[in-house]
Amino acid sequence: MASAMRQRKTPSRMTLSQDVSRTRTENKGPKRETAGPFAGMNQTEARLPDRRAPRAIPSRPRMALRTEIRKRTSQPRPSTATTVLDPESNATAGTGTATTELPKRKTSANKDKDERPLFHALKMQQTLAPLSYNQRDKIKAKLEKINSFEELGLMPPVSSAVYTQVLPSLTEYVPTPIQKLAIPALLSKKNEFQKQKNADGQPNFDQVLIAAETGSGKTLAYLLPIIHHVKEQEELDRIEEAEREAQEAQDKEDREKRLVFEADPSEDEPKIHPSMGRPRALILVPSSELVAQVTKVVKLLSHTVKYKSAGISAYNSPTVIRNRLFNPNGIDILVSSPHLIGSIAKKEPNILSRVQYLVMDEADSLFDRSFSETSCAIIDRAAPSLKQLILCSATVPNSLDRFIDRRFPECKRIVTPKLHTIPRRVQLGAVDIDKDPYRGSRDLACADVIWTLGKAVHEDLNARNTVKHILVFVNERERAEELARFLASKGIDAVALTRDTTEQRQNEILSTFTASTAVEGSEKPSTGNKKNKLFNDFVPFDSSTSDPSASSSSGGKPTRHLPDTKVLVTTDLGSRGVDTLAVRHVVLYDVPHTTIDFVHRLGRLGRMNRRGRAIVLMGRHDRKDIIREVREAMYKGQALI
Ligand SMILES: Nc1ncnc2c1ncn2[C@@H]1O[C@H](COP(=O)(O)OP(=O)(O)OP(=O)(O)O)[C@@H](O)[C@H]1O
Repeated sequence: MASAMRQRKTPSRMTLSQDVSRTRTENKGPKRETAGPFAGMNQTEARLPDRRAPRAIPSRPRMALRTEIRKRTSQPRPSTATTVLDPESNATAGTGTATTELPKRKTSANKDKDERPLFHALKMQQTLAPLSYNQRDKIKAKLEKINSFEELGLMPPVSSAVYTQVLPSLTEYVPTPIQKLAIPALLSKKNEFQKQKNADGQPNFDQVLIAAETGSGKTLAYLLPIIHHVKEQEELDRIEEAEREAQEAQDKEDREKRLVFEADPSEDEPKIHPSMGRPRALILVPSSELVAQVTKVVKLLSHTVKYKSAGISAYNSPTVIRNRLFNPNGIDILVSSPHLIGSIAKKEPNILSRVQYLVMDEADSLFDRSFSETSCAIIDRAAPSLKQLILCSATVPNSLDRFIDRRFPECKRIVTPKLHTIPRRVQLGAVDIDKDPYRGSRDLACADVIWTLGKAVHEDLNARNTVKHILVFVNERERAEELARFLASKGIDAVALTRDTTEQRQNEILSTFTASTAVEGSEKPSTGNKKNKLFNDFVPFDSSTSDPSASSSSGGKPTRHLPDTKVLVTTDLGSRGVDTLAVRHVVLYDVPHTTIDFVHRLGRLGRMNRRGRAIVLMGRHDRKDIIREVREAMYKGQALI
């Protein structure tokens, strides 16, 4: 468990799958004949390879295609009043002197260079390549027809619980694309599995992959159908229970007739709830923070739709875990992590004996090296009773793609067209730490960036919610504490969140960064008038305004304090799944190791149509070409990997 969120640098995580949405039967090319030692004999015709078909334009999100067409026809890009999308203006995110311009506007001299295929440095490919525009348009047309949760086939109490419990502050309730696609598919009885063994004698169950961009509402996409199923099953259980009780009453009557003068031993047997310690649905996530987050949503929904739920994590004491799991009233939905469930299942094998719905959230983490064995063992143990296995992820690396093909060949893939993209409403700037005034000091550059972001003013401030929440991502856990201390010495309200932080402290810290009410500024779109622009704080970094050196660098008391700004320094731990609705700014202190980390870290911004700004600090040893490619893909709205 402790190793779950460690930084992973394995090559397999460097590339994401090329064709996430395919099913196993697709793309199966003819088996290539290998030339044996006698391959050249008895040959009457030259074996020339078939002429390759001309390469099709890689499939990309529509925005990307439009950009490409504009490029080819040299049409100028229409200007947008609300967002700063100009790559040049984006690049000036740092101080006048310390900023690197990424990417440069095309001139005739660098034209050829710009025509190179994207993702040269990242060796990335278009993730959704096999999803043709035709398919995309079909999905889009299908999505456009759905406008409310009621149309998804959920039972009324479940959809109304979304309005009253999970999203009470919204005035319009429209399911997100992944919710529109996944909920009907998970509820569908069309392909309802038959609980019988397959050809290999293995238990059969539905296998579904839900893959959609970060912050797109995947939690509700799998949770609502599960609650629907649990409630349906509850009804069936009630009928079964009534039949069983009738049978028991009959048996008792018979016994009493036979044992007139003896005490009935069955009277002394304590009544045990059939679902005690045996949940119907199990949701597994990779970290205790996510256990707490998902449990919160599960509990909220249970206020209206009545069911019994619990979340248990490594942070809970054995007594708390026992009490929650073996609650005499039973348990329907359990949220936990694989390592904890794996260790409990060794002692209490019955814990998995009734699981019908099993979710692997953040599936790429749960099937990576640190979790895979435990996750697979849990699936195997739950298989006899399992009806549906749901894998859920915002990133599908090649390793996961191959694993799904091998292990779950019948897996149905539900993929949104925007998978692996970062919303265009998120901007990425870069600050060169090697230039003045930082001269290679990453810490100083970080403090300066935070001071500048913190001091910049929103013109449309909502006076009550003016606190800015900034997330700083570092690659190494040890660095987080050190950096938080350094920032504090510069007058910044900074804390670190790592594996070493206690549970109570983690909850306290995360609650301010995840509360949707804590968002600073108005959510209203800009009117186009420059003065009314939502993000007026995108000013060039000016050392005269921030002057981090004015603060103590010796770790003593800072001479100045940055007001109304809260900073959280964290690692991968804070990047996966954490619903940081209050955050508008992310600082990438280190360049992420992989594009997967880019997707997750930048994915803390731009959630549910919010805007955001990220700044990456880069030094002479960092891969600037990678940053350039990421930025360019974001600008074009392309899938990153
Ligand atoms: N239909 C909806 N309309 C508005 N907000 C929604 C809707 N569905 C979910 N949300 C909200 O969107 C936020 C993000 O949802 P969620 O955490 O499920 O995203 P995610 O896709 O799992 O993100 P990640 O990949 O980063 O884990 C949550 O605060 C959730 O309450």
